[in-house]
Amino acid sequence: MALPKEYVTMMRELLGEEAEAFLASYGEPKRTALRLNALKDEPGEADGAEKKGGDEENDGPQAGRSFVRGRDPVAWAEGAYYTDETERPGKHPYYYAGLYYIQEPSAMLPAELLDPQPGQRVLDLCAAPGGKSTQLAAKLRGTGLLVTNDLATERTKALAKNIERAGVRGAVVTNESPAKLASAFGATFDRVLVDAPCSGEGMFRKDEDMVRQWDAESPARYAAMQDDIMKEAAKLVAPGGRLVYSTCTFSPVENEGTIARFLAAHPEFGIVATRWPAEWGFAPGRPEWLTPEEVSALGQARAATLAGTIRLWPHRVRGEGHFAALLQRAGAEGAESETANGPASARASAGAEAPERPKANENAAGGGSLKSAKRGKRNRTDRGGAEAAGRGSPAGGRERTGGDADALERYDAFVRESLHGWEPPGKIRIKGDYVYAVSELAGNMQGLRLVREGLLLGRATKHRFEPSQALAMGLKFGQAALCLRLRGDDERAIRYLKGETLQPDPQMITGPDGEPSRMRGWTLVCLDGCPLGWGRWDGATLKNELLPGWRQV
Ligand SMILES: C[S@@+](CC[C@H](N)C(=O)[O-])C[C@H]1O[C@@H](n2cnc3c(N)ncnc32)[C@H](O)[C@@H]1O
Repeated sequence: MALPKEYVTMMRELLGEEAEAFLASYGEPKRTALRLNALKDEPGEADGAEKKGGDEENDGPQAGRSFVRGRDPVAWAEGAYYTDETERPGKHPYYYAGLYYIQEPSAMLPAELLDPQPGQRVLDLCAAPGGKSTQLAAKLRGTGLLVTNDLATERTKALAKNIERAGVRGAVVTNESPAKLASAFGATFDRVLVDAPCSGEGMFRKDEDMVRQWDAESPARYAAMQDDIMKEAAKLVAPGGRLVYSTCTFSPVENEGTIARFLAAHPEFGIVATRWPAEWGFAPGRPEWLTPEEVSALGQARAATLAGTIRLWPHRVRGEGHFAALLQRAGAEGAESETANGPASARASAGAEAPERPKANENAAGGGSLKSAKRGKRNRTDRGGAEAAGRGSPAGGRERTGGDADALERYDAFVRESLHGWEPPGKIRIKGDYVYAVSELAGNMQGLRLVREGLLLGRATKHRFEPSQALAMGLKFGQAALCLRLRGDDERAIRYLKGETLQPDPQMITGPDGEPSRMRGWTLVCLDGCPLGWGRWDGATLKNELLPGWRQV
């Protein structure tokens, strides 16, 4: 691979003897991986009925696990496995079912480091296309609040789609500047991720366009952008809350430089040093790469704490390379007063040490105390209630902003007729024709550019309610009154994904108990217990309701 001359010179100067091994890694195949979606790993309502059928190997939640059997796990990420570079997991129907997300292995580190706990308020500030957001959402397990944002409007479409495909039920997707989010939400997030736009030197092996786009000024240009983003990110972290900064680049004017400038301007933050098993091949950040100006602004002792950040080098780990820093804001976790946007709560991360406390004369206050786990009890959204309550319950707060007054009725009728034991993840909000479930934890989001203010449930047209793909993907097997159950390599899954009408044996259309049903209407098409989308069953034919944008092309 032809690398820019200035880049090679810079890396030789930085790495010295190690540079040859680093540069040789560009001749190696790129590393690819996928991460199982833990949201699909929760048993569905009719799981027991499935098991009675005797085909345990392929039962819904088991499907992903059998798909990854025999693959090498990615050591630092939960449920992640290496794939073969020649494989095309993006073509498999399981991908469309949201059973896994295809993600570069080292890019899985930042969300692991941020380690959000169920019930917490989490913000992913530079999120598109959503790899790390889907990982964070899985860790929240359908509780708390995830706000996922990107400044690039076009990229938020892919972000919303990936969130919906993963079956995330209550995320807010915004298309805003960090400054606007900071003034709307204030310091209310327990966890904030800044996966910053960067010069992308760790992407060279994966995408040659990144090599072409790089020039000697790229690192400094992106470093300035990162300084601006981090300044706003600081305003969004609750006292005692945590902030992860990450990039997929190697230059020290970004990475250590960005963190040093941030810490110098934000004495209320400190680095949380982390320990990892030596065999993972992680390397510490390099305080010695800071400029004299950066060191003098920060102070020697605090500059030294940069060794607590993490560098993933492609010649040392099975990944393309990354930088990550875990920071903590001073203050007791979860102790802040309730704000317009709700309280925050937090818990200390396993495997992490308390942030380095600078000395008094270092002009810095270091990180907060790490209280032992409260596990975010205050914020937890309890969804247990209606789960066992039979037919879908249209309960929950509701609010209509314009639109047809009958929209709510049509939505309620749909829930009664077509869902089973399902409860919306938040209060129902109708906007024009569209019906959403909006998390109570989101607070007032007026004035923000909202791509999704919550789970898009569907559209109430003049005559009926049309359930959304997002709703389909967020359901568990057994939560639809009617289901077409496909299994394993049934070629009808692909035909459905291509938009074809199906004519399954009526015995395959089942109710929530897994038994054949004689009902007609909206039918959830499931592959190994995981939803693919909607169809409409008339007793003989299943009309395909998968929207063109969700089909396999
Ligand atoms: C490294 S990518 C994010 C990748 C993403 N976290 C993932 O895991 O899929 C950086 C993102 O930052 C976005 N971005 C650039 N400037 C931004 C800003 N000022 N505020 C928020 N997002 C920004 C870009 O549009 C880009 O999508």
